Amino acid sequence: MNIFQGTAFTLEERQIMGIQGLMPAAILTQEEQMVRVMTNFYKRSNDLDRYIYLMALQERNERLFYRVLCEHTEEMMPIVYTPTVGQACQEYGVTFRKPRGLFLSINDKGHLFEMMCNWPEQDVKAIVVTDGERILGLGDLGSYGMGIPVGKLSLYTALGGIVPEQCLPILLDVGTNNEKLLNDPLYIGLKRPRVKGQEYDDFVEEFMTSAVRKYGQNCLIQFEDFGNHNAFRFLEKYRDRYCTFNDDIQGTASVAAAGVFAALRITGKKLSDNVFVFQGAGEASIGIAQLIALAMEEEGTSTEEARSKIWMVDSRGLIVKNRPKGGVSGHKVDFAKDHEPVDKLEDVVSKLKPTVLIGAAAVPGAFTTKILKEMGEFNKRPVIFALSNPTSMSECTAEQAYQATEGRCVFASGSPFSPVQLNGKLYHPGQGNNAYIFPGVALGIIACGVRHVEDKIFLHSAKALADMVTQENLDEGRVYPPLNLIREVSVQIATKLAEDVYREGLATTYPEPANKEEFIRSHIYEPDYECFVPETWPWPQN
Ligand SMILES: O=C([O-])CC(=O)C(=O)O
Ligand SMILES: [Mg+2]
Repeated sequence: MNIFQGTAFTLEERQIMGIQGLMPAAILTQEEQMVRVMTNFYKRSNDLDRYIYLMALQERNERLFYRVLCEHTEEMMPIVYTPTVGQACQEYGVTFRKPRGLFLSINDKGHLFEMMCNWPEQDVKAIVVTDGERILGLGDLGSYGMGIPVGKLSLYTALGGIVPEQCLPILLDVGTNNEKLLNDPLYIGLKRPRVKGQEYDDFVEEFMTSAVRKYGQNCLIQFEDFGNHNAFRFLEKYRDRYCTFNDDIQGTASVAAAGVFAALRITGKKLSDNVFVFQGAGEASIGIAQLIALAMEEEGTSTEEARSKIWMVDSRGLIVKNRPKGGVSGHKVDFAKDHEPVDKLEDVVSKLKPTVLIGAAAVPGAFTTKILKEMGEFNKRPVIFALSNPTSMSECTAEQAYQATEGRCVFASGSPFSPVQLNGKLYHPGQGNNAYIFPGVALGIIACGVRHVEDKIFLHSAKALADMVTQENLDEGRVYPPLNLIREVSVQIATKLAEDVYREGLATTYPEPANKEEFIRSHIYEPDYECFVPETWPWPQN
């Protein structure tokens, strides 16, 4: 636990702790300290330096760090999280100061439980784990990927109100296939090719059993930025045995579905009246497609019909049955169509005339001007989501999308874009990032003691998020609530989750709270300083 409060320690606290004189005489409030932080923050000339500055603050004075994140969320999120965290991971060898989180390597096989016992906190309620194989849309960053669990968990606290000591970032180091890192003298991980097959699976299995042995069956384990092939396998393998979910599949699905639900209020269409085209058929696309299909089914559409509205394009072209180029396996099969092969996204869009176009394959520029213009020709209000992260991987920029559609598109992206001015009107692109979902879902799960994270949770969270979008937001082109409300979004998602899980007998925290929202709010961590002076201080004189 980090208790350093610096110049905010009162005189009594300084005396009691024997630290008087170890700091200057002035006694500052947390608000005054925040002025210093913000001044330093603005002085930095680039975002990576701002990231390094904030990480040092987190290390030095955790409560002040979270106060800053809570009060300046919109400004801080792109630094401690996407997109800057991506750059920080790419340059982790240089940004690295003091290790944060737990590093478990394949060489430690057989000792993972003992190593978890080295972690100083005992009451861990949430783990975010990665093996660094697919960090955002940046690919294999090996151990440098640790920035992601650290960043995600700082949002657990800042946005979801989870107590920092209850959060544990974990990096599973099984090597890397990134040549650049293998030749990088500053690389912090194992310099060996990735371990695969049975040995890798056994290692992950040992990690899961050790985590639960140490922290209990209720410990929430969020899988993050694993390679496609492993992400789906582990989700299937562990979802019924552990309290676990995959953020890139389920969290992203939820936030994208919420954006679609809100967009329907603008386009005036029913969900099942849409034609969806996905650029990509990886974790995010499959997750979104499955959740949208589930939402259609809940509205009475058959599974077959729901899937017929959803088309996918991967690196080998449109996903059709018996594709000459092959590669239709796993969940892609569910969305494969009886249709002639089409190689290019541009041709797919021309032929299918989608109402909703979603990109999540980290192919920058995949939404060409021609595609965007056609979306504008086919639809009064085309829905265009460029979800790949970080910004450099986005399928198009917000400006390109608004320009090509004369401002008519409903646009959202995974990484933030600034508002766009076009013909005298200001357009607010949405940030369709799972950060709207995972902190609230985690808060609800931890507070209610949920043991299994069902898909329905993500569908209902999507609806709760979409419900928070006001008519005024929609008029501005927003399909998500403004980021400065994101903490409240988490409370609403967690409250909805609490109502559902108690009704369905999935909660294990008893007695059942009568007022779910109050119950959720009572769990929220506040970064105010603690008082270290016992009530009896100063001691009575006689
Ligand atoms: O981290 C983010 O910004 C969203 C996410 O999970 C990813 O892109 O992998
Ligand atoms: Mg991710």
